[in-house]
This record gives sequence, structure tokens and C-alpha cells, in this order.
Amino acid sequence: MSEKKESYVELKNVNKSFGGFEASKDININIKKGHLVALLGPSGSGKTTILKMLAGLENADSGDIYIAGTRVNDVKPKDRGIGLVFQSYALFRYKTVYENIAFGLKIEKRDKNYIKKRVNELIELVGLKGMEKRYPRQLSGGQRQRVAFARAIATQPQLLLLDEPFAAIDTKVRKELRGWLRELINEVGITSIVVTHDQEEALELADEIILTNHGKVEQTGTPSDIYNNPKTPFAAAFLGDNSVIENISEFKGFEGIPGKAVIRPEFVNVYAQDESIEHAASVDDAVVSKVVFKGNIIELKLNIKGSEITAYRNVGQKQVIQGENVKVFIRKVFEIDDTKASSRENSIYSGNDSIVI
Ligand SMILES: Nc1ncnc2c1ncn2[C@@H]1O[C@H](COP(=O)(O)OP(=O)(O)OP(=O)(O)O)[C@@H](O)[C@H]1O
Repeated sequence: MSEKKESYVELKNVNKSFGGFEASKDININIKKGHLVALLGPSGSGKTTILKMLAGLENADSGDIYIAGTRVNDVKPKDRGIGLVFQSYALFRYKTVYENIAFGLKIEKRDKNYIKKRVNELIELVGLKGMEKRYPRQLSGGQRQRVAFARAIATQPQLLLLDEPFAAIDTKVRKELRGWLRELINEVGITSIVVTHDQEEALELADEIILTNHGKVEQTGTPSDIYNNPKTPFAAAFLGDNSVIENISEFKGFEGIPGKAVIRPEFVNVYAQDESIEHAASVDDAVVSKVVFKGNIIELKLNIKGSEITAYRNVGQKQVIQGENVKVFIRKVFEIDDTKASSRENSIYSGNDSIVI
């Protein structure tokens, strides 16, 4: 089937329950060869269960799992050609960096020269030259994850599964490692699936995001697709730094829209009283209830028509203070009902640009 050829990893109508609890509900996933895919979702949404079924550490109750065109439901974990990286390093404590990376190759009974060549190649690849003889306790968290990565790909698996690989690492190093991993996966060209609950990580790292919620796949797409065109209320509210507004029809430019809407800070312009306003016909009055300095941005909480929304001002802009009256222009919202989300532009702004003063 041509469909199978296109997708390198495929889950078809996969279900999994633990006791009476449905951890995976009718999961359908297609992943292309060489892609880096993020399974993103809140805690308990079923990401790890999907990963474990792919690895063969859990069995699906029903449905089919294919890797590289082969149905693997009944294939043993060790025969699935999978490399695994977990958050907690899971390195062998009493083995050196060299021995950790060589482990899988020894199990495969590769000859000594090959092992030496391959391990040295990998040590070079992950930037740990000179650290071959160190033990895990003599490495930083980031270095340990580099070893874990090298060990996982040593036997040239066809699929790499990473479960929250950076969760135990502090923010700054985590960002560096993310860029490093992205480049390395490009270089090695291995199809990879990373589980994360961190949207920034998924947006930055992945070719494609699979968003999970309550055991289901909520939406799949490229990071920009998922972020800019959320199709469900959950997707609209999960991504970005959102505020949910109950009474959007009371806002200028959104009159007549029934129900709720999601507003992101980047959709909101905030004007101090003495600043010139670009879209004067579309502004609402608001009061600043909180000002948070975030270094590169100032985050504001605004009270507006009985709701609280989050907005940003640039550090270079005139400071606004708590209690100050401001004007707010909302460029766009995600209109949501019980089943779907859709993007809605401010009607005054989009309908008549000549209103701009
Ligand atoms: N072996 C198990 N026995 C019983 N329940 C389980 C088992 N494994 C997972 N679950 C349940 O299935 C649900 C999904 O778990 P899963 O680990 O897949 O979620 P997750 O999205 O990866 O969450 P997290 O981000 O917290 O790791 C959870 O409610 C969890 O408690």
C-alpha cells in the first residue's frame, strides 16, 4: 500500500487500557522517515503509553503498530530496532563513558575493532572526546544525556524514542541540548519521537507535533500549524500563554460572537493613555492589575470587562504600573465552542483599515 510506504511509523486504531482506565483511545499516527516528532500533552494524557507500545514495553489491546513497514505487535522489544533515551539517564553507574556506549555493540557480539571505531566515532559526534574514561558521576547532567544519546544510537537503530530526555536538566543547559539534539538528529538522519510536556521544547525541536489529551490524539501538524491554527478548544488553550474569555461578544470588533474565546498575549496591543493608538475604533478600556518583569519582556495582567487577560509590553516601551488605566486593542482571538476552535480577526480592524488613526 502506498500509504504504508510514506509512513515509517504507523499506529492504526490502537487502544490500551490499564484496568478500566483507557490510557490510549483509538490512536492513529503516521510518522515519516527521518522526521523528528514530538508527542506533546499534559501529564497523564497518554504520551508515554504510546512510546512504550512502540518500544514493546507495553502491548496494545487492539490495533496495529508498524515500524518500517513491518507489523511489530508481536515482535520482542529487543528485535524492534529501537534506541531509547530516558529522562533519568539510566546509564550504567559502574561503567565508563566508553563502556556505556559500547554496551549494545558488545551484546551484538561485534568484533573489537569495529566496537572501538564506532564508539570513538560516537564520542566525537556527541562532543565528549577526552571523557572516555569518566564514570557517569563525573559528568554533568547534559554530558550524561549526550552519553545516553550515543549509547542509544550505537547499534544504528531504525527508530529513536526519547522520553522527556531533558526533564532533569536545568533550563539553560536544556535549551542548548535541544539545539544540539536537533542538529545531531539531522546529521544522523534517524526517525525520532520525543515525549515532552514542554510546549516550547516541542515547538522548537520537532518537525511535527502530535498533541495528546485524555488518551486521544487531539491534533497533529507542524509546530507553526498547531500553534497558529488550533482546531480544538484544548489545542487553542494548551499552546501559548492563554487567557480564556467567557464574554468575547462584549469586546470591540468581536460583537455578535457567541460563547468563549482564547486570547494570546501576542494578539494584544496595550496603550498607555498618552500613547497614540493605531486602531482607535477597536479599543477597549482596561486596568493593569499586575506587572511582571520577565527580563526580555514585561508581562501584564489586565482587567477588562470582568475578565483577566495577559499581555506583553516591550522593555523599551514606557512603563505602565499597577492600577493604571490603559487602552487595549485585540487583533485576533480563537473563537471556541464545545468541539472546535477557529481563528477570528477583529472585525473593525480587518473590515476597514482606513479606521486606523
Ligand atoms: N502500568 C500502568 N498501570 C496503570 N495505569 C497506568 C499505567 N501506565 C500508565 N497508566 C495511566 O495511564 C495514563 C497515561 O499515562 P502516561 O504515562 O502515558 O501519560 P503521560 O502523558 O506520559 O504523562 P506524564 O507526562 O506524566 O509522564 C495515566 O493516567 C497513568 O496513570
